[in-house]
Amino acid sequence: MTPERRRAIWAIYVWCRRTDELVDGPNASHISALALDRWESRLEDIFAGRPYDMLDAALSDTVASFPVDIQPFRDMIEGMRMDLRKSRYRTFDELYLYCYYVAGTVGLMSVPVMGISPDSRAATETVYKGALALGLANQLTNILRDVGEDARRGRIYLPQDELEMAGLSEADIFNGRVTDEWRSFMGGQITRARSFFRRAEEGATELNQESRWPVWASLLLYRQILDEIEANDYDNFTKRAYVPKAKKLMALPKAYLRSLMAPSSLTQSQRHYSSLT
Ligand SMILES: CC(C)=CCC/C(C)=C/CC/C(C)=C/CC/C(C)=C/[C@@H]1[C@@H](COP(=O)(O)OP(=O)(O)O)[C@]1(C)CC/C=C(\C)CC/C=C(\C)CCC=C(C)C
Ligand SMILES: Nc1ncnc2c1ncn2[C@@H]1O[C@H](COP(=O)(O)OP(=O)(O)OP(=O)(O)O)[C@@H](O)[C@H]1O
Ligand SMILES: [Mn+2]
Repeated sequence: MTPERRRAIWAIYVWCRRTDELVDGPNASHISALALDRWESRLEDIFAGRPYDMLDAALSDTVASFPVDIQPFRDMIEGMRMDLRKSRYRTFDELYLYCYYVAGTVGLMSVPVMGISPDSRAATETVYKGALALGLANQLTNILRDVGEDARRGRIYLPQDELEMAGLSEADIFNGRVTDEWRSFMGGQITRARSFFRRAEEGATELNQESRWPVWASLLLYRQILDEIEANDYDNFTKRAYVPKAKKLMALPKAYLRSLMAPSSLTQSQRHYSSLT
C-alpha cells in the first residue's frame, strides 16, 4: 500500500484492537456497558477532530484524509456490547449479526482507505459487499478455530438450531469429543465460511492496484486456517489450527499473482446478460 494508506489502516487496526481489548483484555472483568458508552463518545470526539490520546490522533488524522464513515465504528462497539450480554446464538441469523458488528465492520472501514480501482466498472456496492464478506469469513474462521478456547470461557458461538439438527448438545461441546456428528457439523460450517471467502474474492479484484496484494494475502492466509482444521480431523477442542510459517510465506507470491488480476471490465448487469446469452 502507499505509505499514507498503510498508516491509515494501521490507525484503524489500533482502534479495533483497543476496542476488542476492552472486552477481551486483562481488564475485561471491570468493563461495564458504561465504559463502552464512554468509548463511544470518545469515538465521536475522534471524528470531530478532538482526539484524547496519540493513538486516537492517528485515527483523527485518518478520517480527515479519507472518506471513512463513523457508522461501522459505532457498530463495532455495539458488537462488543452484544458480546458482554450474550454467550449463545440461537440461529445463524443471530450469529451473522454478531459477526457483522465485530468483523464485517472492519471491511467497511477499510474500503474508503484502500480505494476502488479507477478501472473498476463494478458497482461500489459490490466492492463493499466483498469487504463485508471478508470480515464475516474471517470471523467465522476465528470462531471455528477457537471452539475449545471459547467453551472454556463458557461461550458457544455456533448456531444452536444447527447443532441440534446435527444431533449435538451443549454438553458435547463442553466435553469436547470429536465424533462423526461433530465432523459432519464442522464440515458444513467450514463450507459456509468458504462461501464468504469466495464472495470476498469478487470484491478484492476491484480494489486499487496497490491495495490488492495485502488484501489477497490476508484472504489466502486466513482461509488456510480452515484447511488446517480439516487436517486436524476437526479437533478444534484441544488443538489450535494454525498455518505453519513456510505455508504462510508461500501464500505471499500467490497473493501477489492474484493481485495482478485486473478489475472486471464488465458491469454487473453486463455480466449477468453475458451469462444468459
Ligand atoms: C473488497 C475487499 C475484499 C476489501 C477488503 C476489506 C478488508 C480489509 C477486510 C478486512 C477484514 C478483517 C481483517 C476482519 C477482521 C475480523 C476479525 C477476526 C475480528 C475480530 C473480532 C473479535 O472477535 P473475537 O473476540 O472472537 O476474536 P479474538 O479471539 O479476540 O481474536 C476482532 C478481534 C475485532 C477487531 C479486529 C481487528 C483488530 C482487525 C482489524 C484489522 C484491520 C483494520 C486491517 C485490515 C487490513 C487488511 C489488509 C486485512
Ligand atoms: N497485523 C494484522 N493485520 C491485519 N489483521 C490482523 C493483524 N493482526 C491481527 N489481525 C486480525 O485481528 C484478529 C485478532 O488478532 P489477535 O492478535 O488477537 O489474533 P488471534 O490469532 O485471534 O489471537 P488471540 O486468540 O490470541 O486473540 C485476528 O484474528 C486477525 O484477523
Ligand atoms: Mn476478541
